[in-house]
Amino acid sequence: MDSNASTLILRPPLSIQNDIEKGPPDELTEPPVDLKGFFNGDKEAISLAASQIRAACSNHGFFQVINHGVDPIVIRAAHQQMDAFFDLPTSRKFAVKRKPGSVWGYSGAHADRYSSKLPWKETFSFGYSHDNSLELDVINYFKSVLGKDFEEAGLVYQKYCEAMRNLSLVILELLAISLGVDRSHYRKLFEDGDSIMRCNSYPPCREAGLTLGTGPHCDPNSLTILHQDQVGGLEIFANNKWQAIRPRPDAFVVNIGDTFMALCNGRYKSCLHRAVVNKEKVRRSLVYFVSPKEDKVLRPPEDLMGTEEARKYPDFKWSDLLEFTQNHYRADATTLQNFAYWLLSSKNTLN
Ligand SMILES: C=C1C[C@]23C[C@H]1CC[C@H]2[C@]1(C)CCC[C@@](C)(C(=O)O)[C@H]1[C@@H]3C(=O)O
Ligand SMILES: O=C(O)CCC(=O)C(=O)O
Ligand SMILES: [Fe+2]
Repeated sequence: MDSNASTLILRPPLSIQNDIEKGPPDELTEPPVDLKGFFNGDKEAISLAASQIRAACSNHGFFQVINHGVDPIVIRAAHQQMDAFFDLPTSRKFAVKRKPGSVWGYSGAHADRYSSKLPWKETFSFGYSHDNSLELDVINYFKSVLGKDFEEAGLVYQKYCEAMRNLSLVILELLAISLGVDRSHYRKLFEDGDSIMRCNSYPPCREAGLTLGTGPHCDPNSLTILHQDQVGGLEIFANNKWQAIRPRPDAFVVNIGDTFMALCNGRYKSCLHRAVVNKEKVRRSLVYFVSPKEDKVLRPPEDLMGTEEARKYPDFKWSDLLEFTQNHYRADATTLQNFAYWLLSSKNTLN
């Protein structure tokens, strides 16, 4: 972020200001979900994991996973490449700036998109598709936008995204088990999905209590798998208060997003969360936004819906919700409700 940005004093709404200036909230103390049993087919361990997930997702939509099978060397390399990118001169980062309407590329405080409540962060985002379709090939993207000296970074993130996809399919299977539906249902729905990888960098801020790294929001996508550095700053809204998530290098953070909330007809909550900043240190996070193929019609599975149960959300496609957040609505805590209204009213005007 430009040096003059530190003189940028943001005045968040009073409630947030008092809230943050009071200092860090207490920590969420729920134990992580241990995936070891899943990989060795231990039925008891799987049902324990499913019941932990059911309780957490019915309450606030957040849990952490350990013994996830992701190579720590790949995780470390992804953090190192993220540091290398954000330590580039501003001119190099601006050269790969996000284009209007696209999530991909670099953004500084989203200053190109919004004129108030700017997040105190830089982001770099790109697409990932398992079938390595050319336009979503991570290595080509890095080489084409950042040049040959970032080919190594492209290789690292290709591997990291493959690991995230594998982990997401395990989590989706456990979510199905926890919901009592066919355990392969969500895995099949997502295995050909195209996801978004985002690197977040939150610079230190002299007035850390007057701003936010990312304001309160629910992720519009289906599932978010996040690995944070050891600085701390992620908070989720649970048990009627903001609760800090202590960083664990061996764990991934998992959030239920809006799209999965619709895919389970509201059984599980889309996690309300935010990122606060501090006065001393930059904080960085790797975020993988799991999404289904853009053109799939999304609705809850038949074996989830009670015979008399009303649908809470209309059928929709991820392409429509993504477009809504990029061109019509700044994602926040009530994106899905506003999207449903927008979708239905635009269909009515079309008929
Ligand atoms: C589909 C997306 C939009 C955002 C990136 C992904 C999933 C999370 C969304 C976001 C982070 C929610 C908070 C607001 C936002 C504008 C941001 O701070 O970056 C959102 C992302 C975006 O629209 O770029
Ligand atoms: O960096 C974090 O801890 C949270 C990031 C986040 O919520 C997001 O990018 O959607
Ligand atoms: Fe988020």
